[in-house]
Amino acid sequence: MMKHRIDVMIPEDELQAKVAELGRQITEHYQGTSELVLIGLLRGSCLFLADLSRHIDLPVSLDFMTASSYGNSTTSSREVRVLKDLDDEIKGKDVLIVEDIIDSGFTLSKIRDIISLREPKSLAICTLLNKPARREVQVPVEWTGFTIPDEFVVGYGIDYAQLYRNLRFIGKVIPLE
Ligand SMILES: O=P(O)(O)OC[C@H]1O[C@H](OP(=O)(O)OP(=O)(O)O)[C@H](O)[C@@H]1O
Ligand SMILES: Nc1nc2[nH]cnc2c(=O)[nH]1
Ligand SMILES: [Mg+2]
Repeated sequence: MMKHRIDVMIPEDELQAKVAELGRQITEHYQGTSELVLIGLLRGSCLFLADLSRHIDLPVSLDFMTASSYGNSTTSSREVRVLKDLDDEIKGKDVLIVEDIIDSGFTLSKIRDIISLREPKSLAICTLLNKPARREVQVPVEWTGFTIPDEFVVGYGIDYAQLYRNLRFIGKVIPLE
């Protein structure tokens, strides 16, 4: 790991206010649903999903998928591997994919396609962070927490070499020397 420090980009209170707001919007949008399936992409989305789900006032179920493309690098391998699939069927259900960050778009476009083929009743994406400057593949996104500049971020589920996921804020990695 290179020498670096972490600077705060989005403080905890701003993050929590936004998560609550997203929860309110999602609750309103899916009024009347019999079940909203939240799909968390492991590992990055786990903290966001845990907080967001508690701001959604609907019948919610949780399922998880693992798709890794970065490994321990700071650039995408572009090859998205599905390491763990969903446990349950989603056919005919309202499905919301919950993601921590969209960068190149490779991860979400691949996962969206895989899930879409299973014929959910509806399919939407909620991402906490969006880095549009780095997009290589377009993906439709229904809810975005924050649009951020092209910085390598960590915290609140997002790692650098598997560390920093437990930070309560979003930080940026500043290389030293
Ligand atoms: O838009 P992209 O360029 O594909 O990048 C975004 C993805 O990269 C990170 O996951 P990563 O593969 O590092 O695994 P992780 O969720 O376990 O940290 C992040 O959590 C997103 O899932
Ligand atoms: N840690 C980290 N992982 C990413 N994966 C895609 N973009 C990022 C980022 O900015 N930070
Ligand atoms: Mg991820």
